[in-house]
Amino acid sequence: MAKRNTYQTDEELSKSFSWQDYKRLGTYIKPYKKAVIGILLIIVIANLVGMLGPYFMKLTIDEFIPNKEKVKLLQMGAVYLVSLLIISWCMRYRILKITELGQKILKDMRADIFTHIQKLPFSYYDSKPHGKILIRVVNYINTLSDLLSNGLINFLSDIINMLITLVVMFMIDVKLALYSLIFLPLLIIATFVIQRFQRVAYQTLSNKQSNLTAYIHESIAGVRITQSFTKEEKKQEIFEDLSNQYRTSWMKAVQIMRLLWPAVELTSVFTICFLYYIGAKQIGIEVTTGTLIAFMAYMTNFWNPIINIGNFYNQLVTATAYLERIFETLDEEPLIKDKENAIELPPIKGDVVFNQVVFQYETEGAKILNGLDFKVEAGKSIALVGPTGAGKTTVINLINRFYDVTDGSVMIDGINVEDVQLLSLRKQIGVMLQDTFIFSGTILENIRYGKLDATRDEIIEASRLVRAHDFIEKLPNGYDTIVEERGSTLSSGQQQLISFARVLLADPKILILDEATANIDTATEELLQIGLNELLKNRTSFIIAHRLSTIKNCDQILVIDGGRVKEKGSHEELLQTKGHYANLYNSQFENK
Ligand SMILES: Nc1ncnc2c1ncn2[C@@H]1O[C@H](COP(=O)(O)OP(=O)(O)OP(=O)(O)O)[C@@H](O)[C@H]1O
Repeated sequence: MAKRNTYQTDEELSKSFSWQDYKRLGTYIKPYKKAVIGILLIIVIANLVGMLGPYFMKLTIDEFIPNKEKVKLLQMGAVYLVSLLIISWCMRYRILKITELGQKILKDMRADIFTHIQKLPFSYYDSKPHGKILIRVVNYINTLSDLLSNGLINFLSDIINMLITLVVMFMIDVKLALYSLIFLPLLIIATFVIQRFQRVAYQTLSNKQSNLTAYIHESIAGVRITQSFTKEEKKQEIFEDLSNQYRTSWMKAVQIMRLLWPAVELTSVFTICFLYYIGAKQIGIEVTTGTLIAFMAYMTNFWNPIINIGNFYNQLVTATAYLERIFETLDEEPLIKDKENAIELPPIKGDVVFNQVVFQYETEGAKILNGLDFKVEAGKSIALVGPTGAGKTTVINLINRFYDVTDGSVMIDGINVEDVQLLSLRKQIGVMLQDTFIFSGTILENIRYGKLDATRDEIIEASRLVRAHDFIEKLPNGYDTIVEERGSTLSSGQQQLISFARVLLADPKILILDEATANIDTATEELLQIGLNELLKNRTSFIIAHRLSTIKNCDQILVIDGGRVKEKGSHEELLQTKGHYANLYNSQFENK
């Protein structure tokens, strides 16, 4: 499992980046081979046509002007004009196709990472702030946009351009061509030296960016608490600190990145000066004026791609810092997954057995459950009671395999939950957590989440049964009223009634209710109790409630403490035992 992380700590990479990862990036480009070849073809055409300009200049200076060949000059002008039109069409086509290609690749990548993170287990989400996951799916992928669209194809185009120019230069004058390469090795060395620092700087930058996003994400989620505790100033302080760290690392990364550009520029200027010097000395002896001027134009043609390649290299090193995070996420093992020979769980009756279950959240962590043993018959209701932190939520998280047991087994209808296909397991279990999740959309859509093909009538019927219909009808647009994400425009009780309807619609054989009635006042509780009774009919249900009045009617009550079952029995039985449950119940009763 990944090491736990917060917004204050930089994430360490689980493995270092290797050139193989670029190959992996290539697999995203592969499906678009045809498009890439088409674009490259256009680039070759544009480059070949582009070679005409300096050559025409050489002809003009060395032949047409001295020999006053007006007709040839005009003919050449016309050809030159056509060549410019071809180049500009190629350029337009190239930009369009490259952008299209880059966006398609990014879309594939984004889809891959999103599909993958949906399969990752709870333990992954426990291990880092959600903002740090978010930034990988959104921002890091976006930073690759330029690399994949312009960078890569421009790089190939520049290589082609450089090679064609080099061939033409050698064809015109071998000596001058060789002189023009003299400073290139120096540049290559400088690039490699700078790259090492640059990569580290960009890794740091991506970390700081990730920390800041995690903090902003957390702050938005907790804004109500911040405002009610009036802790805005403190939050601002932490934000400024993280923001400063981000800015500083950004400046450092950019400063290092900018070192490459002067190195390339200087080498290019030195080479051009050097060639002018050599060329000027040879004019009239071995070199004509036209050749030297054409040569200089080719030189610019030769150096421009090198400058661009330098920039691409910069971009690549920068993107590497993000790419390794993206691949790291993609390589994260979905630990909770179907075994190779997993069977589809047949429609269940709902018998649940915990066999000597041991559970730890972290390998080195404490044993939360330590030999937990119990049985629930199909259709019965069981309440889990125990002090806070005893492991009640943990128990129910094991039933639908949000986590896997460390030892022992959880069986449904005699089948180990680890031997069945996850989808077939979870489809038959309904869960209502303490924090009812309401998605942005209409009430109807929110209830329909339980059964995507449910008709409007089915939804209304379910709502009626759990007593949600009356309040929904009173909303401005009834079932079509739009609610905000997390249901912020609804009361807690209303949110819970909606989630009751949602679960009823899903019609699971096993139902899990974790503190589902915790946020509700006594009047609403009575209403909910009626809804709840409807919900519980003919299902095996696990109920966690701190208010013992809500679980009195359960067939069985388990008191969990110290990772084991401490007491077991019906409400009456446990009261007679005069143990932990009886004490708890009596103290709640006395407090009323
Ligand atoms: N994701 C997690 N990672 C690590 N430890 C966890 C995680 N979730 C819970 N724990 C720990 O496991 C123990 C049991 O937690 P659990 O939520 O199951 O208790 P609970 O009985 O449901 O508590 P409560 O009544 O307060 O809801 C606690 O000590 C808690 O700190």
